Amino acid sequence: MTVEVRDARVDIDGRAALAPVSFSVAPGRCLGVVGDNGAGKTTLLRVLAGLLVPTGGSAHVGGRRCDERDAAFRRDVAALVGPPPAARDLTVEEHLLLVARTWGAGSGDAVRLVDGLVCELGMQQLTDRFPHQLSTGQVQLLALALTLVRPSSVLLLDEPEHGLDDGRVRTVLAALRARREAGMTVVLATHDPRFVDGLGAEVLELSAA
Ligand SMILES: Nc1ncnc2c1ncn2[C@@H]1O[C@H](COP(=O)(O)OP(=O)(O)OP(=O)(O)O)[C@@H](O)[C@H]1O
Repeated sequence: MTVEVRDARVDIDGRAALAPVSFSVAPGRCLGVVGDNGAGKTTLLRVLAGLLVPTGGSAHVGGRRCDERDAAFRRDVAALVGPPPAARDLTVEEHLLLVARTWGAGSGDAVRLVDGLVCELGMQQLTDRFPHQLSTGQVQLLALALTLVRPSSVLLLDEPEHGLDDGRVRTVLAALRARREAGMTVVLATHDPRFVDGLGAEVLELSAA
């Protein structure tokens, strides 16, 4: 599914949070959004996730305007932008099963899907823990797993590297590469060149306006 942005810009309180930007990302391709703190990376991802309406220009996924209120848009786009939703009294495994079931997997399929993802991300030791029992990097793994456990055609990831050690970065990169090679469209904002190089991403460099 193609991500298409034309002259999108965001002004907040009269100041440019995102200077006008245009690009297109085809299925199976990855775009790495880079730039200094405050350059507008998160703002751009919030526009793509349909959480923020651009002040000018447009953003579409598969020809559909980015709008999180649109159920069809939500079905296509899995976004990790901001803190992951977490319920105090659900374990890591219960979170993942809940999301898998919510997006239509039957109970047996959901268990298989979650088991597979837990192995892929090396989270076997975390399944019985509650959110408050996780370290920063472990919370990030949960956030990534919650994004990957549901079906989607487009992945939006804001700083996927947050809190991850070198080994985990390699593990997550392999998981994302597999999805890109399977035809998913990936847009990520990152300060870590390994995510750009490791995914063969085209680069979009933003500068603070
Ligand atoms: N809710 C808001 N109110 C006012 N200004 C905002 C708001 N959100 C973002 N901004 C401003 O918009 C600009 C872009 O912020 P953004 O979070 O997109 O940057 P970023 O490139 O993601 O930075 P970082 O690398 O630090 O995560 C910054 O100048 C920021 O101060």
